[in-house]
Amino acid sequence: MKATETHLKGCFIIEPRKFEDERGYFFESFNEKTFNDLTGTNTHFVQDNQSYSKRGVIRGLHAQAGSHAQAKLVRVLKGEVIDVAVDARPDSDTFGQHVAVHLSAENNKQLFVPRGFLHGFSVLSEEAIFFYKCDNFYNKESEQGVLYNSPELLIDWGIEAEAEIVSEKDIILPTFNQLFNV
Ligand SMILES: Cc1cn([C@H]2C[C@H](O)[C@@H](COP(=O)(O)OP(=O)(O)O[C@H]3O[C@@H](C)C(=O)[C@@H](O)[C@H]3O)O2)c(=O)[nH]c1=O
Repeated sequence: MKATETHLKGCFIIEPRKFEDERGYFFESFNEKTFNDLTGTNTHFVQDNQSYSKRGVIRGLHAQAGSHAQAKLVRVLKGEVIDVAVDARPDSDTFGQHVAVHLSAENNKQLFVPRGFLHGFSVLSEEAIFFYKCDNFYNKESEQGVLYNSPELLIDWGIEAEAEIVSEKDIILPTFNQLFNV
């Protein structure tokens, strides 16, 4: 397994070591010890989530506030997405900056999104099955969100405006600057 820190401190791209033979392939999709050694964290995941989405779907940008904050390790089981993590830690040098990573069932890349980040993804393939581990439980009352196309974030979701599919809940979220009083 390889862990490469992005320009956002604590946010890593994870690439599992894949073994291929005549039967097919094998890889460890998660190993707590290796993960914590490589990232220098003490992460313990407690909830796994899976979602299915059609082409053009954009989910996000989401987080949970306060003591319910979640770190997430995200990957794609089918299809391809652009996965986005936005640094929403007010005391961070890179507050308001984001990383956008192409994750697919072919490249097997994962993104580790630390606590204090907003997270979202857009679906580039006909269908996508998205899977992620969380280090804190879902708490409806602590849900926080930012409009995916907040102008100040300058995120390229790779989807034409007419083809975007966004939930009723996500389309009315405040912009990043509105939420953080920037
Ligand atoms: C996230 C979540 C949702 N739900 C329920 C609430 C709701 O009725 C239904 C669908 O929820 P949502 O519309 O919020 O699902 P979705 O838009 O897929 O939300 C997810 O988006 C991505 C980008 C993330 O980063 C996740 O943390 C999560 O916020 O599932 C749970 O029961 N447990 C959970 O952990």
